[in-house]
Amino acid sequence: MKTVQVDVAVVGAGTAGLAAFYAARKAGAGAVIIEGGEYGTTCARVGCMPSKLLIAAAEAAHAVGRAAGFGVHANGGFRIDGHAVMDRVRRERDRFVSFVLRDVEDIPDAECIRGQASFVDNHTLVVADHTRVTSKAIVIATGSRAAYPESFKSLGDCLITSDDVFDWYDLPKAVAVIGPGIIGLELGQALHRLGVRVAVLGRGGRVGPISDPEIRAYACATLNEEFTLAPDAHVADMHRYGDRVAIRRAGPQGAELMEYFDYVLAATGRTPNVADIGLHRTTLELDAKGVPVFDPFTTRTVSADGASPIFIAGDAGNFIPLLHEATDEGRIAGQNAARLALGSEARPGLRRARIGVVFTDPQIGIVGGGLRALKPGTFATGQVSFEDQGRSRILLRNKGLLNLYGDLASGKFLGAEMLAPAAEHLSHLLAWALQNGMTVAQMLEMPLYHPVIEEGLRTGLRDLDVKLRAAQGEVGKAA
Ligand SMILES: Cc1cc2nc3c(=O)[nH]c(=O)nc-3n(C[C@H](O)[C@H](O)[C@H](O)COP(=O)(O)OP(=O)(O)OC[C@H]3O[C@@H](n4cnc5c(N)ncnc54)[C@H](O)[C@@H]3O)c2cc1C
Ligand SMILES: NC(=O)c1ccc[n+]([C@@H]2O[C@H](COP(=O)([O-])OP(=O)(O)OC[C@H]3O[C@@H](n4cnc5c(N)ncnc54)[C@H](O)[C@@H]3O)[C@@H](O)[C@H]2O)c1
Repeated sequence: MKTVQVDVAVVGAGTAGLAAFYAARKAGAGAVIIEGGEYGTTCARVGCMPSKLLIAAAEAAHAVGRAAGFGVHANGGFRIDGHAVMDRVRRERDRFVSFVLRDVEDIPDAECIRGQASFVDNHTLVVADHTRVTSKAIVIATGSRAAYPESFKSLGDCLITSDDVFDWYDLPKAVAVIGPGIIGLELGQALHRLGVRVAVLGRGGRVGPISDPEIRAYACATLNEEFTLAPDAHVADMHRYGDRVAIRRAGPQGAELMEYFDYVLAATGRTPNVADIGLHRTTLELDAKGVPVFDPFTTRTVSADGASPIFIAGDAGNFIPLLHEATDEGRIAGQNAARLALGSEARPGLRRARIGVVFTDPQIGIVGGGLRALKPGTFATGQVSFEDQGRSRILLRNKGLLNLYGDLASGKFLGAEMLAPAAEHLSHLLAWALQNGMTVAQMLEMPLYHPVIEEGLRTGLRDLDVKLRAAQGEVGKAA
């Protein structure tokens, strides 16, 4: 077996791992990066990029349908060419992947090790039985994979995950999406708009990452106007029926529904890739799901002796499994692993205000962790509906509801949840205000052009401002 001694070893060459590797090298450490699967990253191969390519095609199809509302008619009708749709998705996906591959090719061979890595102890990894790596510090950046109940496996090749969708050569006729989370909503609506018969079925009532019950109810009703979205579907049975899948579930007024689909797309969540990397041979403290406990500011894990040389970044840490967070965590982990290896101490890195966007239409936006991150009784809620918002009506996109939260004591903006037109842009404005610690009154001093969707924010902020002032007045009177 080959042996390698290095300052920093990074396990996983995804977004977080590459960021960690480059940061460690930049900080002056000798580093290696170990990859057990394909280069190219989850984001580019099967995640953010191909999913948004599919959604872009769906939006184009939807725009044609919506044009009639403006008196613009596609007289010859229109046709969705599934082959062409998937061809563009794969072609553009491959282009994004090629950029990552080009970067990886620039890394000297001696710094890249291919194979699955597994811990031998806190400082040692074995890679696919051919290389033993001893390292002063290690970064775990092994990502995550789709997770679904064991019973789904009886569906055989009718069971797919999001990974499979982007390799299709044509669009199927009917897909049941199990799990109305972020992936289920994005892919479910996109496939529906591309002419696939879709049912998005959940359990327990969750809709994407929304925790505010008002926004959740509004989102569910709005999306359900367009395609079947049953967040608490009570699926009684799901079994293989020839080359299709039969699903029996509760229908309206106590009736039972039996539907047949070409595929079941399991979108029931993702699990960090940490179960089979030999963590039991380290002294790391693990949480209930078997994921190393770590400090999100330093990304350093916690070990029995309090001096762990192991950092964790990206989906592997299961903290905020989003692309921009994987990049930040990777960079922090790489810098700190290098510091430790070169004899200094780990330092807290920059963690930004939280933002999440789901690319449905209307989009879902969550800022600052949303309602679930707030302590009851400490905040007021301002609201705006986009149904009568000027620019949204002009564009025939006047569907949306936004709740904004402000701190009763300080008047500071705390976060928001929304289903709204252009939520990706509204969420960014709000996240920047949040990170800057702005009060609601200060946000209202910011400029707004006319007529824009962002004017809706002002309406919601004014509502919040009135409520905060009223609450502060009450406090003043009591004093
Ligand atoms: C369908 C879909 C859509 C998404 N859309 C968005 C979006 O729009 N916006 C957003 O912010 N996020 C999105 N995400 C989430 C985002 O893609 C992830 O948060 C991000 O890619 C995680 O990066 P990572 O570096 O942690 O993992 P990865 O990129 O998966 O990298 C992990 C790497 O580790 C390797 N590895 C695993 N185990 C080992 C081992 N033992 N030894 C060696 N190598 C190993 C793997 O092969 C892999 O290459 C989406 C995800 C999916 C699935
Ligand atoms: N736009 C984006 O930023 C984006 C897009 C896609 C994915 N992602 C990332 O990928 C992660 C994983 O997404 P996801 O949608 O797989 O997970 P998720 O946790 O968002 O959703 C899983 C859903 O499946 C439901 N569910 C679980 N078991 C079920 C069962 N047996 N039957 C029916 N429903 C069931 C859950 O209640 C939940 O609604 C996200 O958390 C996010 O970090 C982000």
